[in-house]
Amino acid sequence: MKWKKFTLTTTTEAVDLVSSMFDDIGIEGIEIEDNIPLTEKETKGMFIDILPELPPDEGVAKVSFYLDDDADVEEMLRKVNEGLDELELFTDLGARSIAASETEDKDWINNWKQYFKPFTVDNILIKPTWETIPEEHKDKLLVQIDPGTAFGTGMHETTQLCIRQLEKHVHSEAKILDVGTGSGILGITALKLGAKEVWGTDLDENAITAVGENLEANGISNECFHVLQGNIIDDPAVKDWAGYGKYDIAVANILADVIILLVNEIPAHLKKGGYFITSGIINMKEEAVKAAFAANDELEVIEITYQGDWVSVTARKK
Ligand SMILES: C[S@@+](CC[C@H](N)C(=O)[O-])C[C@H]1O[C@@H](n2cnc3c(N)ncnc32)[C@H](O)[C@@H]1O
Repeated sequence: MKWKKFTLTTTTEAVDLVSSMFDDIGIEGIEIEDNIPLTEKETKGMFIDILPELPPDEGVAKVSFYLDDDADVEEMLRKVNEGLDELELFTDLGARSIAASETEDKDWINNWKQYFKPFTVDNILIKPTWETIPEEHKDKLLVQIDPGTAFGTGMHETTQLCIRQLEKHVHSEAKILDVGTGSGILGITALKLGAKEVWGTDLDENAITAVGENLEANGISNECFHVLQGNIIDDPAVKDWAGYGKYDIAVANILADVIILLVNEIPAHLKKGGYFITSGIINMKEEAVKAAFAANDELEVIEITYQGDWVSVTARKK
């Protein structure tokens, strides 16, 4: 499908106002190019899988929007200019120029792909499905991933913390419960490490599609990786689907507040001696998560590991 792309060059300070004006006049799906790095406060506790390196900020920002072939371009540009006239009364819009171009595809959904390159975690090579295997990593255990719009390239510290724990505890025959599976990266890595079966859940419907595609990319049968959209914490159907007392390992890389709730849910699904590998815990929540484990009689914390600002807690069912 052909799209007309319109790019407004303006100032960094005007971006929020311009974006909300675009929204008011019915423009959906804008794209912002602004070289302001997120502050530590803004990113603290947020899962951001890929943060690109940015050139220096010069106070200039671009806001783009797309119109399809059926759109009344003249009318929309009239509304945009009217909106900009109003905004100009109380903010500096800078150059305020609008450049038009034509594109086959509005590809903002895929722009992040340029920052996702093959990398290794110990002896595992994690590679975007569209890249080739680097010569120097031909001997590594290969995991191919396209997260699509789900979470999980493997680049995030928390995913890597979980992968390192999986390396320690996965054995052949292991059954794995992957809560918050996202792209399926942890379950797929476990299967590549020799696990027998994975059962994955996620609230995000995009995860279900992503897992299917990633299984195919890795040549893994979907009989080894079962996946369901839903919440194991409060949905009895999801609990029953996952089954009880059958897992050697449960892994969950989700925000600390969710891990705290999972601490009371997961033991029912683990075998005696089974491991619960967690991450997604920002360091300021470490104590709260440890307290939740300590209050649970069935689990015993056996290891805590760190990467950057993130924490991973591994426990064993007594
Ligand atoms: C940080 S991502 C982890 C994805 C992948 N496992 C990884 O390690 O890269 C967390 C995922 O958990 C999902 N999620 C959040 N709360 C959940 C819950 N209660 N049950 C299942 N999934 C949940 C989110 O939709 C998201 O896909």
